[in-house]
Amino acid sequence: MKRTAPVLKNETYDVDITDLTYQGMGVAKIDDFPIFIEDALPTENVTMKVIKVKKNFAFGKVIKINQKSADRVELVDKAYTQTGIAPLQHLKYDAQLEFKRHQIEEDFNKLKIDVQVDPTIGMDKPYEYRNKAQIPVRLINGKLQTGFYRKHSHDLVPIEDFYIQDPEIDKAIVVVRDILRKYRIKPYDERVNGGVIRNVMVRRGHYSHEMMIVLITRTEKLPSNKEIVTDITKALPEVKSIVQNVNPKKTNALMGKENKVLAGQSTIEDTLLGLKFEISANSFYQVNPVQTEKLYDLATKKADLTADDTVIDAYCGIGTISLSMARVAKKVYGVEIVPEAVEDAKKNAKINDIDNVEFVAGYAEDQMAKWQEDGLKPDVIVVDPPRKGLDGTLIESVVKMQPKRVVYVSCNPATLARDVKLFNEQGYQVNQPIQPVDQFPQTVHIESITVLTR
Ligand SMILES: C[S@@+](CC[C@H](N)C(=O)[O-])C[C@H]1O[C@@H](n2cnc3c(N)ncnc32)[C@H](O)[C@@H]1O
Repeated sequence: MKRTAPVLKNETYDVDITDLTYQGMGVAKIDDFPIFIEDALPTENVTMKVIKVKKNFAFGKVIKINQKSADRVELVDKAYTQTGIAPLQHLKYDAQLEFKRHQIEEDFNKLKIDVQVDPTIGMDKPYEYRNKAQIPVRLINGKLQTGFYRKHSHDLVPIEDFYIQDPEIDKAIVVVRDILRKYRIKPYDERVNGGVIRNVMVRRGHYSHEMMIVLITRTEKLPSNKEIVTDITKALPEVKSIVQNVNPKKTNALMGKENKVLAGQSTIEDTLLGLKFEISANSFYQVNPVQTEKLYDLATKKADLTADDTVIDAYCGIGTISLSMARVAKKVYGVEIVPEAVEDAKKNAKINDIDNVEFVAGYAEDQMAKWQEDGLKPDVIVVDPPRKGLDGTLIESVVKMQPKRVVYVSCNPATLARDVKLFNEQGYQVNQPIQPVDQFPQTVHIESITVLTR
C-alpha cells in the first residue's frame, strides 16, 4: 500500500527530538515518519517547519526551540552550520565526543558485531585546529569572494574567520583574496566552466610555521603571476612554497594533475612525534596535527611491536605512520597510490635517517596481493584507508599473510564495521575496545583505531 506522508510542506509542527543522525541532524517522528531537522538536539522540543517531503522521510527547519537540551551551547556563527564547516557547533564538546563514541557502537550494532568502544580522546582547544584550507573563489555581486559553499549547493557564503582553521591560514586567505582582487583575476564560473581562479589551498606546518599556497586555476595561464607571487611573498613571510595547480575540467575534484612551482620549493616541512616530514601539494597529510600525534602514538602502541617485527603500512601517504613504526620495528613496507606522496615518503625516510623502510607507489589492493604471492610475512599490518574503507580482495590478501595483528585506522565507522565483519568471517577478531580519537572537532567526522587479532 502506498504510504502518504503525515506532514505537509511549509506546515509547522511541535515535535520532540529523539535522536541525532550520523550527519548531526535531530530526528523527530510523526506517526513513525522520520523528520530530519538541522540544529535540533535529542531531548529538545522544537517548533519546526517542514521544508522538504520525500517518500519515506522529510526535512524540517527549527522555527523555535521550546525546550532546550542541557547539551546545547550558543552557536558561534550560524554560517558554520549553514555551510557545514561546524555542523556540531550547537553541541557541548563533551557531548560531541560521546556522540562519536556512540556512533561507532551503532554502526557495529547494525551488523550485529559485539564490540566495546572507549571514550573518545578529545582536544583541550577543539577549534582553530586545521592545518589546511581548501577555499573556493567565486564572483558574488561583481566581487571576487572567498568562503564556503552553503550545504548541498555551490552557493558561496563569504567567510573570513573559518573557526576550525589555524587563524594564520584564515589571515593568509584574506591576503591572497585581496591580491587576486588587485590584479583583477577572474573567479571560476562553474556554469560555463569559465574564469581563471577556482580555489586557494593553504597548508601551514603546526610546528614549523612553514606555509604553502596553492592557486588552483582552470587555465594554464595565470595573468600577472609574477606580481601575484611577489605580493604574496612580501605580505606573508611564512610562505615557503607557492604552487599553481591547473584543473581545466568541469569537475568537483579540487586539484588537477599539473603543478607548477611559482616560487620557493615544491614542499613544506612539518614535524610529527619528533620526525620531520616534507609535504607536497597533492599529498595527504592529517589535518589536525595535535590529535594526529595522539593517533599515531596510540596506533604504534597498539601495534605492540618488537625489534624483530616486520610491518606493512597500507595507504601510507607520505610515510607518517611507517616512519613512526620504523623506529621500533625491524622493517616497514608502505604502499600508496599518489606518486608524489611516495616520493615525499622516500625523502622523509632519508631526512630522518631511517633506512629500514621501503615505499611502493601503486594500488594497495594490487601491492598487498603481490607481497602475499612473493611470500612476505608481516607480523603487523596497518591499514589507514580513505572513507570508502577496504576492498574485499585486500582483506583476503591480509588474511592470507596471517599477521599477528591488524591495526585499522579508520575515518568512517560504517565502512570500518563492514570490513571488521569480513575480517571476523576470516578468523580475525576485535578483542580490545575500539579507540576513537577526535580529529575533527565541531564536525561529524569520526576517526578511530581498531585492533584485530587471529
Ligand atoms: C586516510 S589517508 C592516510 C595516509 C597516512 N596513513 C597518514 O595518516 O597520513 C589514505 C591514503 O590512502 C591513499 N589511497 C587511496 N586509495 C588508495 C589505494 N587504492 N591504494 C593505495 N593508497 C590509496 C590516499 O592517497 C591517502 O594518502
